Amino acid sequence: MFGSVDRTSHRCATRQNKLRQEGNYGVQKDNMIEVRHVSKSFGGLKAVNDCSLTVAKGSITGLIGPNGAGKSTLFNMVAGNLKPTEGEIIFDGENVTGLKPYQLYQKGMLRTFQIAHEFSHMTALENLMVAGADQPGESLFQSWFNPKHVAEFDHEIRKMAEDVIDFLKLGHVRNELAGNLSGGQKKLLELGRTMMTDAKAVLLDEVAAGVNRTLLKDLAANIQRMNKELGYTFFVIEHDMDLIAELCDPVIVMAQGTVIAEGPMEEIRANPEIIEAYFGTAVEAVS
Ligand SMILES: Nc1ncnc2c1ncn2[C@@H]1O[C@H](COP(=O)(O)OP(=O)(O)OP(=O)(O)O)[C@@H](O)[C@H]1O
Repeated sequence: MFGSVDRTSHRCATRQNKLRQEGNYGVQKDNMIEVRHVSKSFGGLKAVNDCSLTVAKGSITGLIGPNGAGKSTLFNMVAGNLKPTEGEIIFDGENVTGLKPYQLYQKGMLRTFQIAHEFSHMTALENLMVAGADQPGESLFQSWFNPKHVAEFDHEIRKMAEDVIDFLKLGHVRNELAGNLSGGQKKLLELGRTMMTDAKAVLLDEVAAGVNRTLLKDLAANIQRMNKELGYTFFVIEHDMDLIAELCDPVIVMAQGTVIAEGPMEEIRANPEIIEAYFGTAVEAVS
């Protein structure tokens, strides 16, 4: 009956070990996400057209492209917000085409949003604790029948939230109401919420939007640390090219609903065809 608490304890311990673990998982050969010949039509318009791409395990993969290229539509299909008209989406070796966001969440795929979704009337620490308690399969209702288990649960979740706060260097705003945090701090908190769950892959949707340059550096550094030290895979849709250049390898370029290039950002920036896809005319490549 109280297996939920045991699972929580185990999960907390696993995450805490991960948080303390040193070392770099690096990019592995196998794929976390595979998009296979995916298309999406809205009436007569094919927003995504026979698109295939992969996100390697342990990578921070960027997705860029001109306005209307189909990036958001593709992202929404990977995240389960839209169902593909054709094609398949594979997550960690499993066909997840058409699954809903909460089903993908249960499998370890999380999405952060352009606009942070914090509980403004709760403190930063409490926001993290709620994310940790809100686990699929965890039954707080069951654990309420046993005060000892409630105390254990609360203790473990609080410890984990404290670790995440420390990892993100948000200790100075630990007890601040989340509604009072700056845009960048809210984004950091949102990253922290993903760390309170057993995420394998995090989809970052325009994480730089509304964040000042100083906090953007912190945000980028934390994404890199989550990737290198904790082994998270990131799939990033972003308009800030400097952030993409700093974080992502490889970078995938979409235009007119499909992938037109993939590689390190230096190569992408120097490719005249890509510049043409962005600006509509052939211009000299920049180094
Ligand atoms: N729900 C929808 N209904 C109809 N058309 C849509 C819908 N969503 C997207 N589109 C169209 O699909 C095409 C691709 O849009 P999408 O938003 O995926 O591009 P994007 O690359 O994310 O662009 P941006 O960088 O401007 O956000 C566009 O022509 C857009 O108008």
